[in-house]
Amino acid sequence: MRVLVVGAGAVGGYFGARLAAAGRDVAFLVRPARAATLTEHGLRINEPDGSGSRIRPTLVTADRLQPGWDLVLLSVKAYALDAALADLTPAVDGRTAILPALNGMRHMDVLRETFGSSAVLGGVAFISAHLDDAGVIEVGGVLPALTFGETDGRLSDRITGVDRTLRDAGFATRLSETIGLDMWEKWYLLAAAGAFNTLMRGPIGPAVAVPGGRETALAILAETGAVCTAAGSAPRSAAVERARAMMTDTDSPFTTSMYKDLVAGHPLEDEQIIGDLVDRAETAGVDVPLLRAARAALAVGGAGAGARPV
Ligand SMILES: NC(=O)C1=CN([C@@H]2O[C@H](COP(=O)(O)OP(=O)(O)OC[C@H]3O[C@@H](n4cnc5c(N)ncnc54)[C@H](OP(=O)(O)O)[C@@H]3O)[C@@H](O)[C@H]2O)C=CC1
Ligand SMILES: CC(C)(CO)C(=O)C(=O)O
Repeated sequence: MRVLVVGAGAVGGYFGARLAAAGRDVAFLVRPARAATLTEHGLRINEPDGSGSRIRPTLVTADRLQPGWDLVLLSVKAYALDAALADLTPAVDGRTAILPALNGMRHMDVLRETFGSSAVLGGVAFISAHLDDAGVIEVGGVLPALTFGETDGRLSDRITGVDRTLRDAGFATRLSETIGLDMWEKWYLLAAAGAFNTLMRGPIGPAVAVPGGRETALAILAETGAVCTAAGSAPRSAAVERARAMMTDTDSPFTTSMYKDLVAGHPLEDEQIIGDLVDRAETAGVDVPLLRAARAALAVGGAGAGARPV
């Protein structure tokens, strides 16, 4: 299976490098600046235990992109999606399946409109990673994993082929028959954690420990859960229990990638991760005052204003 990773950043770079190192046929669609860094230094990953790895990736730029890909792992930020899809379009033909790793749900509509429903798989990436100033992927303490599936849950030949290609490559994988709900469940937790980080200006643990902190965490989680439920994707009890445990862990150093971007002064995916959920809440008549406040704080606090480093 020929795999094209679109976006050799934290997520695409990590999973793509693992696949390439495991012998899969992988190329990365990159823009010129990233291409220059990767050509000079290779694709470098630093693991949480202090170990590191480097591969020499196969790179392609948009001007040289040809069709003939079986699987696209789409791993750009939401604000880069439209431009990335314009670059990608010439490479997509009837055999191409697109597996998105983006957070939230809005990109699914954009992908279906651009490539047609049948080209689009569902996907969830679990990893805590970012690019450092030198372009090295710094991986944090979340066990890297990809969950994927046909959006209608079928165990098609295509998705079992994707499963064979992705599994046993140095990260966990799960072929899901409920990928839509898996995506909503991740959004349920991620939006709550991101909103909580934002309103409390820091990681979960210290924020939960202050008076009113635990109640605030659970109230935000109740809001994200209510929006998911109104959308017909109520989180299952295991997801609710996991989310409640994570959002009330007084020892947790956890911050979401969106909050890390806020602190670093990077562009944000706030509208994809929080804003879209607030819009859906308003359409469904669900009151989400804490999510609305987080959305407003993110709009004011772009470029890291007011956020303290963690
Ligand atoms: N980081 C994390 O821990 C997690 C992130 N996610 C989600 O995964 C998605 C990707 O996040 P992440 O990997 O952190 O983001 P990064 O910013 O680290 O990586 C995105 C990469 O996309 C590249 N890119 C943007 N536009 C194009 C284009 N037109 N062609 C080729 N490459 C392009 C950027 O390269 P350049 O700008 O240099 O050209 C950049 O290297 C997000 O939606 C995020 O929410 C999901 C799980 C965990
Ligand atoms: C919650 C987490 C770390 C899971 O992968 C994530 O997706 C993010 O922070 O963007």
